[in-house]
Amino acid sequence: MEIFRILVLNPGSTSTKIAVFDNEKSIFLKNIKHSNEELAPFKTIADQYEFRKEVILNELIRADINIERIDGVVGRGGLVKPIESGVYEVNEALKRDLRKGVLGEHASNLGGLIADDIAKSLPHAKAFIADPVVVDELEDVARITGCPSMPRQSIFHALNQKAVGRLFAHTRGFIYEDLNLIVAHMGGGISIGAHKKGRVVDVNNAIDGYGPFSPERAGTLPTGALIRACFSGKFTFEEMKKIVNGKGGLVAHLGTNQAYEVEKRVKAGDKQAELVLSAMCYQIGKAIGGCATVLKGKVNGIILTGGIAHDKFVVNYIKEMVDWIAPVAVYPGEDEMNALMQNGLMALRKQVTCKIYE
Ligand SMILES: Nc1ncnc2c1ncn2[C@@H]1O[C@H](COP(=O)(O)OP(=O)(O)O)[C@@H](O)[C@H]1O
Ligand SMILES: CCCC(=O)OP(=O)(O)O
Repeated sequence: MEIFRILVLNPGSTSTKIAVFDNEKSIFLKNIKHSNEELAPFKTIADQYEFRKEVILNELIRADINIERIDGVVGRGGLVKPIESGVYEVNEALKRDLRKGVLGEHASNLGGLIADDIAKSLPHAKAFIADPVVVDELEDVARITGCPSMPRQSIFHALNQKAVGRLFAHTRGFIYEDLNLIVAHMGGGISIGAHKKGRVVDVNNAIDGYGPFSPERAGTLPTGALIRACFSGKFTFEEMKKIVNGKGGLVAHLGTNQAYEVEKRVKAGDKQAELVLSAMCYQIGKAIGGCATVLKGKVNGIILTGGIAHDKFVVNYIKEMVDWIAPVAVYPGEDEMNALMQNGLMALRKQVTCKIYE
């Protein structure tokens, strides 16, 4: 059997995850965490390009990985135009929109760009992205807001939400496309999706829209207060953007984007940390309840996933709020690296046709 070597790159807001697989076999995995101090010198996500690329190449050198043998580099895709779920070979149109960040700034914009750069430096590697954060399967009714020029947008952890949805179904002998699930991904950003028979028909915009606050995002804010802050003359446009995304949520309240640090403080008896962490959990529980109404109460399972699903305080708080809706399954961390590898492998084996980004 032909062995394909695949490099997987997953730049998140608080981490860079790197993996190398020979077919399905993982031969290297590294999760490099970035504190907000470390990323603070970079004004924009695009400015982090060289830093993240160097982190990746250094780790590969340190692990003595023969990169010349790589056949495919799969990067987590970013805020390009809304697209269908699937695997896309990186092309010029995709790179242009990743650079621009047509729907905004997020570390995942760098995934496809660095993947392409590394692939181009190798003898025979191709670059791909799969299930980027802009996968859009919203029902029309879920798009409409009270302001026609500001529709709701589907920007979420599509890759991991779908991967754990499939895993949940598979391990119980079902097919993902036959189930109704609610998936809460809790990472640097938080997204809560209503999966109706394999399509994410409603989800919050986890980057700079609405939904629960997260380690570094403000989530839904009182609109009037937000407008007044924008026009107060106290903040620049760039500063307001940071208040919403980057310096919001746990960072704003507690000065850290690391939920495990907050958990430690809670354990040590810090009441303010406990209140703020509880509020984040409370908002997640409420959003799960909202998705249950979208699915008209027919929910086969609720899945808690992402780095913060390691946190017992968070998991117990949310379970207590929602376990009357459906059984709760916990998948701490994510299955993104595996999901990216699977997509890359299927593309290299020509088991799927790569979609073309236009
Ligand atoms: N063992 C753990 N216990 C509690 N929180 C954790 C743990 N591991 C990671 N986290 C938290 O999860 C968050 C990052 O989740 P992750 O899914 O890796 O995010 P991202 O991909 O957005 O960088 C951070 O706030 C981190 O502190
Ligand atoms: C909107 C999905 C992207 C996101 O928020 O990812 P992180 O949690 O890695 O920041």
